Parts: sequence; structure tokens; C-alpha cells
Amino acid sequence: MRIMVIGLGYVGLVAVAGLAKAGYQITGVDINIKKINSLNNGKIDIYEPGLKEVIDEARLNQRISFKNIAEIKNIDCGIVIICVGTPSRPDGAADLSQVEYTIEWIKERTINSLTIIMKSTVPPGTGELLYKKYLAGFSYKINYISNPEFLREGQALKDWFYPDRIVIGGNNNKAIEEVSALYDSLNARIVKLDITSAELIKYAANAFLATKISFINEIACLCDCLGADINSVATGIGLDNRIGEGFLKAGIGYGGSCFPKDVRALNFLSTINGHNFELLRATIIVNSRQRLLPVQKLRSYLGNLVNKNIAVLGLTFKPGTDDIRESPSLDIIRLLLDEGANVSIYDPIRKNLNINLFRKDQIRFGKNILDTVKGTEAVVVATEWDQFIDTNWSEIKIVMNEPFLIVDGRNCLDPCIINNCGFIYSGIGRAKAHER
Ligand SMILES: NC(=O)c1ccc[n+]([C@@H]2O[C@H](COP(=O)([O-])OP(=O)(O)OC[C@H]3O[C@@H](n4cnc5c(N)ncnc54)[C@H](O)[C@@H]3O)[C@@H](O)[C@H]2O)c1
Ligand SMILES: O=c1ccn([C@@H]2O[C@H](COP(=O)(O)OP(=O)(O)O[C@H]3O[C@H](CO)[C@@H](O)[C@H](O)[C@H]3O)[C@@H](O)[C@H]2O)c(=O)[nH]1
Repeated sequence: MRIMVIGLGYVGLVAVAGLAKAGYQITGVDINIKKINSLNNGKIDIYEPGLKEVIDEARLNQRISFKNIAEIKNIDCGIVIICVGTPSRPDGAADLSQVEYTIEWIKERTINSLTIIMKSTVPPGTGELLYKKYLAGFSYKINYISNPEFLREGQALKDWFYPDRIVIGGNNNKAIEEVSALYDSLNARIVKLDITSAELIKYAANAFLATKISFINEIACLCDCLGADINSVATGIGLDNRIGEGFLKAGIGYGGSCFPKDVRALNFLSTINGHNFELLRATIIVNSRQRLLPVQKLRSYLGNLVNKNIAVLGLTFKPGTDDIRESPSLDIIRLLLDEGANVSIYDPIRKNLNINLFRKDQIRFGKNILDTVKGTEAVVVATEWDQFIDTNWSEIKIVMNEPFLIVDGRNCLDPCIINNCGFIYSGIGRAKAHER
């Protein structure tokens, strides 16, 4: 069967790879000509471990082709999967313009009945609305299925091939079964339900996980007040199966292209529907606060930050990805620059900022960790890359200046090792005993 995947970002490319591996013939389509050209030249413009290998194999087996949207005159395949972006609008709502454009684009090119699968994250109620607005009564029968994606960047292929569950929402049983069959090669539990409930599962899952992070960050603040250690507390509560160990890492909070925007969109949706989702608002407030903590800590040790030299290790919103969307690191750098500090930056994957976030003369990109920390008084660890955890901190100390401060924004370093190297260690919610 031939399938078209529209939007070749993190989700779209993984869907292309996963479905091609399952034996389907895939046409990947994007509006970005540069992206298509580079894909056709065997290059992938995102960093996602293992993805290139699966795409290369599918290309070798002639299972995939990549096309710019302008090259598509007619859509003659039975299934079209939408994976375009749904970013935040300034008011917090999800911006559905890419999705609506795509639905209209599909309609104009349809020459058969087909099934549209929505993999983009769209607010509950969107599918029903899109169906009424664009698809009901159209000359060709178009089924609409909500099939939200739960992959995590950095382990997207693992999440695709071994999902905890697959959610399929629809109003037509035949279409639900057709979409369900796409995943036959995976040994996955499939949840079949109506469109709006499927859409809400996606938002509720992200909101719940984000709330879990903000909750543990609140406990971390309490640890700082009481002299307890948040990592030990998180382990202790996570061992309770009812709570679970995941998403209890305290630190500078969640970032990325999903949690921040999806939590905001759910908050907006709640408000517009007359429900004041207080818990979600608290989740957002706590998360915004967490990324201020490293700067507060730096101030408390260094006094004012004018002309202080500070290294920031990590740009991406988490390890294993090149994605810097809503990364706490960016806000920390911005705040440090506001305070007049000189900032040097290093990330193992992200080597530049191709965006106009900062003036180029305000920051310096180090060649490696040592080069980045040279001559600095303090280091902020903003992303828990293995390279930072495994580095030889004694060597780092030699090239730094007093007071040799490490602010561990991800609680990923061992305070004893760092202290023994002669640093001041300051984590988020780690016992004051470690700070000296
Ligand atoms: N990134 C994730 O980890 C993740 C996980 C689950 C769900 N999601 C959701 O999936 C969707 C896509 O996320 P992403 O991170 O892959 O986005 P992305 O920004 O990486 O990719 C989106 C792609 O869509 C393309 N595009 C935009 N408009 C188009 C159009 N009209 N026609 C063809 N292509 C078009 C863009 O050029 C881009 O390549 C979002 O709704 C997101 O919330 C993302
Ligand atoms: O205990 C934790 C776990 C995560 N994070 C942070 O939370 C953010 C998100 O992490 P993660 O969930 O691993 O990354 P994403 O790739 O953004 O994946 C989330 O967002 C995707 C897009 O909706 C969903 O598909 C995934 O299921 C969901 O986990 C990152 O900044 C992490 O540093 C913490 O601070 N503490």
C-alpha cells in the first residue's frame, strides 16, 4: 500500500522510517525545498539517533521517495498522514494554520476516496471541527482519524517500534481498522475510541508528565529549604509503583517543542471552554521559575554578574537531540547577558545558533568543554549530556578562576566528586551539605 506523509520533521521522518520498515511504500512530502533536496541527497537535517540508517535502508529497498509539495499534482494513495507543525500562538492557543493549509491542499489534489491520519498534535475538538469545515459532503469520501504521536526526541525510533500504546480515534470503524492494520508489525496495545477523546489523551499525557516535573521541582525547592537531597527523595518516591520512577528528575524544568506549547494550548482550551485549570497554570508558573534558579544561584555566590565570565554547558532542551526549541538553556543565557556577564557556550551536538536570539559579540562558542570553561568563574550545566557527566572535572578546575563554582541545573553530577575536585557545587534541591 502507498502512503503519503506530509511534514518531514521529527515526527514525519520517523513515521516515514517506521512505515517503510514495515514494508509500505512511502512518499514523504514537505514544503521546505532545502529539506527535500538534502533528503534526496541522502542527508537528514535533524539529529535523531538511528534515523539515517533506517531511511537509508528504505531508500536502498526503493520504499521511499521525497517530494516538495509543488511536485504533487494528484494524490492517488489511500492514506495521507499529516505531521506538520502546530506551534504556539502568542495567546497560548495552538496555531493550526499549517494543518488547515494541508487539509485544503489534500482536498484540492484528491482523486480517490482516502483516509487522513492526523499525527500532528491538535487540541481536542479540532478533528470534529476540521471534518465539518472541510471534509463532510466532499465529492470524494475522506475519513478522518486522530492518531497522536507519543515519541520522544532522542529515542524516537525506539518509541515508534516499541510504543506503550497506539491511540486511534475515529468515527468510522472501517477506517479505524484500516489505520490499526498499519501497526500490525508492532506488538502494541491499541486504544480505539472517538476523535476528541484521542486528541485529549495526547494533551492529558503531556500535561500530566509536565505536572509531574513541576511537582518534583517544588519538592526540590523544599529540599533546598530543609537541607534534604532531591535525587534521593525522587528515588524513594519513584519506587512506589503507583508513582513510578519516570519524570521525577528535578532541575531547570521542561523545555522542547512539545511540553511548553501543549501545556499552554490545553490551558487556553480549558479557559475558552469555561474551565479554570488551576493545576496546569501552577505547572506553567513553576516551570518558568525553575529556569531562573541558576542565575539566582550565580548571583548569590558571585555578587553582581557584570563582566563575570560564565560557561554554559548544553544548549539543547535535553540530551540526545539537536532541538533547542524552548530550551531552558537559551533563557539562562539571555538572563546572563542581561546581567552583563560574558558567556561562553558548548554543546556536543548544537554548534551554533542560527537564530537571531543573541548578538554575536555577546557570546563565544567554545571548541570543547575545556576551551569553553577556560578563564570562567562559574559553569552552568544546562543539559545532562554524558560528555559533561564523564568529563574530568579536575582538569576543568585547572583552567578556571575562583571561586570555581558549578551550578548543576540538571542534578546530573556527583556533588562529592565535584567537591573533591575543589569546586563549590550547587544543584537544584540538593542538600546544603554539598555546598561549601
Ligand atoms: N517533536 C516531537 O517530539 C513530537 C512528538 C509527538 C508529536 N509531535 C507533534 O507533531 C507535529 C510535528 O512536530 P515536529 O517536531 O515533527 O515538527 P517540525 O517542525 O520538526 O516539522 C514540521 C515539518 O512540517 C513541514 N511543513 C509545514 N507546513 C507544511 C505544509 N503545508 N506542507 C508540507 N510540509 C509542511 C515543515 O517544513 C517541517 O519540516 C506537531 O504537532 C508536534 O506537536 C511532535
Ligand atoms: O524527569 C524529567 C523528565 C524530563 N524533563 C524535561 O522535560 C522535557 C521533555 O522531555 P521528554 O519528555 O523526554 O522529551 P520530548 O521529546 O519533548 O517528549 C515529550 O513530548 C513529545 C511531544 O508531544 C511526546 O510525544 C513525548 O511522549 C513526551 O515525552 C525536557 O526538557 C527534559 O529535560 C525533566 O525536567 N525532568
